[in-house]
Amino acid sequence: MQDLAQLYELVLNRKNNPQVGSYTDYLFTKGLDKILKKIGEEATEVIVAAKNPDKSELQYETADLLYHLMVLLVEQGVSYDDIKRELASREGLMSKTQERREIKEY
Ligand SMILES: N=c1c2ncn([C@@H]3O[C@H](COP(=O)(O)OP(=O)(O)OP(=O)(O)O)[C@@H](O)[C@H]3O)c2ncn1[C@@H]1O[C@H](COP(=O)(O)O)[C@@H](O)[C@H]1O
Repeated sequence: MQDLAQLYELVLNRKNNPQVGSYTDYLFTKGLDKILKKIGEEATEVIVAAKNPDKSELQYETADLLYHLMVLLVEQGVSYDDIKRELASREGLMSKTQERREIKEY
């Protein structure tokens, strides 16, 4: 089983302990522009896959995009906990937005 937190840790470990033949190391060696290019490509592939009735393609491309996002976060020094905190901070905010939307609709 590999959840996003585990994937982030694995990518961080590759950054700190480079391994020959590792694709993750290849991306870190190439640098930020390459990582950003991959994210652009993978995001586009998610969009195309979402138009396909076969959901397995969307699953595959989403996993590719999430992996490359983890590489970007590590490269930029943003921790997985930072993202969790950001998501958690929105919980109350989102319910207030929802309330406002519901009030407007009536
Ligand atoms: N989740 C992934 C993952 N998802 C996608 N990819 C790689 O992302 C690449 C995307 O394919 P593309 O055809 O777009 O890219 P490419 O032609 O191979 O290469 P470039 O376009 O970047 O030059 C493939 O080479 C995939 O292997 C991943 N590579 C690694 N991981 C995870 O990272 C772990 C460590 O991998 P290594 O760093 O390779 O040891 C693995 O065990 C996995 O858990």
